[in-house]
Amino acid sequence: MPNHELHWLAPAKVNLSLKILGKRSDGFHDLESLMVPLDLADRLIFTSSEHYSLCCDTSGVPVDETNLVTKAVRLFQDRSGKECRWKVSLEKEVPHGAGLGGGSSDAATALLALNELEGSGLAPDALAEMGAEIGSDVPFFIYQQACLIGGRGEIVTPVDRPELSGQKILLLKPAFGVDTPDAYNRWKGASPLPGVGYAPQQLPWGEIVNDLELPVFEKFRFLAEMKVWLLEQAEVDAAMMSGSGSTMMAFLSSGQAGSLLDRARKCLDPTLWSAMVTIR
Ligand SMILES: C[C@@](CO)(OP(=O)(O)O)[C@H](O)COP(=O)(O)OP(=O)(O)OC[C@H]1O[C@@H](n2ccc(N)nc2=O)[C@H](O)[C@@H]1O
Ligand SMILES: Nc1ncnc2c1ncn2[C@@H]1O[C@H](COP(=O)(O)OP(=O)(O)O)[C@@H](O)[C@H]1O
Repeated sequence: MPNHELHWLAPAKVNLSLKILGKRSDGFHDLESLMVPLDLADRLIFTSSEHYSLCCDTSGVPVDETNLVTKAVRLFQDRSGKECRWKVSLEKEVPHGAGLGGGSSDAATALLALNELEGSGLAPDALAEMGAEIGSDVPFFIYQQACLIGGRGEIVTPVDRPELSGQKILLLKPAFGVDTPDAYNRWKGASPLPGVGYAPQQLPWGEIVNDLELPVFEKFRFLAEMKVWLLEQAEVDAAMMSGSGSTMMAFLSSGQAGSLLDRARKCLDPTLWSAMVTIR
């Protein structure tokens, strides 16, 4: 029998709003967030094999038991009692430590793929519940559509927001990443930096706001400078960090980046990673 490759896409996300309601006794924070999937995606390639293995040649992404794909496979095997005989090749397009949920999406996609490939017939809610054991952001990626998020991330309500899909966002990310636990840990005592706007911004389709900008900008002043600089540019309607960063989103009046990226690399950082993405 020919050894077919089965391809699955694991989309990135942005948080269009992220409000922190408070710290919980288990150390997590209760959230209210609007999350949307993007057309930027990692690829997971499944090939049948004697036993499970993972390969990925992106530096900084582990291929041991700490990889979120492997965590998903182990959990699925454990719950279904089925041995997963698949070789998984992970092709990363989504930068990590970026606030774009790449690792979480890879894990959710592994669960979706195994559910189908092993014929387990689990409903999305059951897969999302499993995903929450891997990480707070994983349940959202089971649904892969605009969702309101509650709790620490495990309460996911798909919402009908057709005006969001097709919106373009310019993503800009410096070479450094941000540690998510550290961002949450420093949220409570964080102070605003002078001259930086943290208030909600209005766009034609709604409001954007991110409470994690406060602790993250305090530690990474460069991200605050990036936001201020972006908001000074004529073609930028709004700018905000996604999740715990370090990706900054620029919402453009024309939907076209034009020379903005060249100017950003010249004025801010020549090594900026960037992508023009579309909300799915
Ligand atoms: C900030 C967000 C916004 O969507 O995404 P990223 O920016 O990381 O992509 C998420 O809340 C990140 O979710 P995720 O990265 O899955 O977090 P987890 O692995 O579950 O938790 C890592 C750590 O972050 C903190 N944490 C996470 C979620 C939450 N609601 N409250 C928290 O306090 C906890 O310290 C936890 O130990
Ligand atoms: N499949 C994966 N893809 C990316 N990073 C992973 C993966 N599995 C584990 N990691 C680890 O998780 C960290 C955070 O990655 P990721 O989930 O993409 O970031 P973010 O918190 O910005 O959404 C990485 O730095 C890496 O060490």
